[in-house]
Amino acid sequence: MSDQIGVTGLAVMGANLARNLARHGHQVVLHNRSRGRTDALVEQHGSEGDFVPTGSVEEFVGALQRPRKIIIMVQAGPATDAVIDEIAPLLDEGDVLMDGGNALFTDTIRRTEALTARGLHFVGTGISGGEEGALNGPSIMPGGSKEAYELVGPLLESIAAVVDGEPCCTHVGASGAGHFVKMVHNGIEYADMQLIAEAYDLLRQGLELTPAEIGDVFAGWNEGDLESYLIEITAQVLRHTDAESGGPFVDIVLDEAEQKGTGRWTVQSALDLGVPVSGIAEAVFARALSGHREQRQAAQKVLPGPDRQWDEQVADKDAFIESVRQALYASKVVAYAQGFDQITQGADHHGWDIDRAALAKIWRGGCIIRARFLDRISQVFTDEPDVTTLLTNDYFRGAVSEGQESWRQVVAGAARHGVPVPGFASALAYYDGLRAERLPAALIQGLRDLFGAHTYRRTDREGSFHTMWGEDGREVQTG
Ligand SMILES: NC(=O)C1=CN([C@@H]2O[C@H](COP(=O)(O)OP(=O)(O)OC[C@H]3O[C@@H](n4cnc5c(N)ncnc54)[C@H](OP(=O)(O)O)[C@@H]3O)[C@@H](O)[C@H]2O)C=CC1
Ligand SMILES: O=C(CO)[C@H](O)[C@H](O)COP(=O)(O)O
Repeated sequence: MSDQIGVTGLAVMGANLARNLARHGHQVVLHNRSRGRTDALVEQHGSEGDFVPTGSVEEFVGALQRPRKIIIMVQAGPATDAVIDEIAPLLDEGDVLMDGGNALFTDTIRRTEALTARGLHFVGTGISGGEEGALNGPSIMPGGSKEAYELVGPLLESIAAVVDGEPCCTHVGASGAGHFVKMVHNGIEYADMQLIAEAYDLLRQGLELTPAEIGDVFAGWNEGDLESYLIEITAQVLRHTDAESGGPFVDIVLDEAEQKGTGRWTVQSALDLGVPVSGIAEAVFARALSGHREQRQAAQKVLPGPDRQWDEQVADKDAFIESVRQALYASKVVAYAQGFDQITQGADHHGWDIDRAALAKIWRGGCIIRARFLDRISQVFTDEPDVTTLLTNDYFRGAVSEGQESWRQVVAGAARHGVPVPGFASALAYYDGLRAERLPAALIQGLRDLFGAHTYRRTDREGSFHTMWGEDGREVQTG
């Protein structure tokens, strides 16, 4: 069924989304702050469908039939507010404004409240897939009211990626839910890439393979449990040669990873919710460390590392590659488990009814973290809706415990040889922390009580207690 939609913001994502919409038979009214992008789009791709180029915001809004459906694809933050402030006064009750940018979910909650009060629908929509996904089918995560989704859902579903006949688009939940899950998606994306980078580093340092050879290893891994878009493109990047130097592309790129902010937001939100997303946090910090060039240069000159050659651990090359693969898979399972944990806790905190099985399904296609094992994750949430962590599910428990020995050897080997693997190591520490019968947190409680009379609970009876540390060591019940 063809529909009509307005797209404002025609940079990489907006232009490709507009083309995707037009290719699916929808009439697309175009607008961009500076007219050049609108004209360029029509000039280069006008034949792909029914485009209506406009200049001013008034012309843009005026070209749309009511209830108007508009998607904003501009920079997150003040730019999005500026666009909303310009467009909203021109809209009528019942019109739908969507924000497909990477907005901070709390901004989306604020905007939803303000626009709902004016009788407008606001749909904060996570969209993943980058340039290619926007054009050929992204994963779409709309949040907002059910009523709004009824108006725009079919249109969004028509342009989403399709897996097993199902569109990678689902109504995630009310208000900021769509942008919340997109944020966590990006956090998982950070963790996944960090783990991939650590695996590459270990294969390079341990086995002295060339980037292209490691690219071949990744291509092989992409045929098994690890099959995913990120593993696939890792092979592509590692096999790529720099035209100018003739050397491996990866060796010519400055080793400072940048970030736009969604990974950091994920960790900030996790801190507020009290959810240990250590894999995502380590990935954000690893990018930060990579960017501290002056500190790194100073440290390189004076900090000694272990004086040790990779020896027996890499004597059997194939066995070492398999160990790294298992460590990567186990750590990846942990990262996804932590991300879904954050979604569970976030939904609970904000009162969103997020269907995690449906979410895992729409991440199977179109998005950056699309991966074979999201099918299994979806199945877990269908079969065990009350599961407390993915790690206790039979399949994932089996997968992680099967690779446990290799995982430990890889982390220990990296530590012995001075290769930084914060992702692998923190995932393993999380796994061991979860399964530990008793944690040293009891000692922390004791210390807190001694220096700050913060009290503690006992294992043998209810209540809170304080020990009179500065007096006779007597224990008193405080609650
Ligand atoms: N790039 C990617 O892979 C992905 C991006 N996203 C998100 O999608 C959104 C669009 O991304 P992308 O296409 O990369 O474009 P950019 O984030 O680079 O934003 C550029 C667009 O924003 C417009 N813009 C900037 N400031 C204003 C303003 N104050 N008022 C009006 N328009 C303004 C620009 O207009 P002008 O041409 O006039 O400068 C241009 O159309 C962002 O929120 C991004 O985070 C989401 C998923 C993937
Ligand atoms: O949203 C995305 C994909 O889903 C973007 O690719 C993401 O913004 C990249 O983030 P960063 O620049 O922080 O690495």
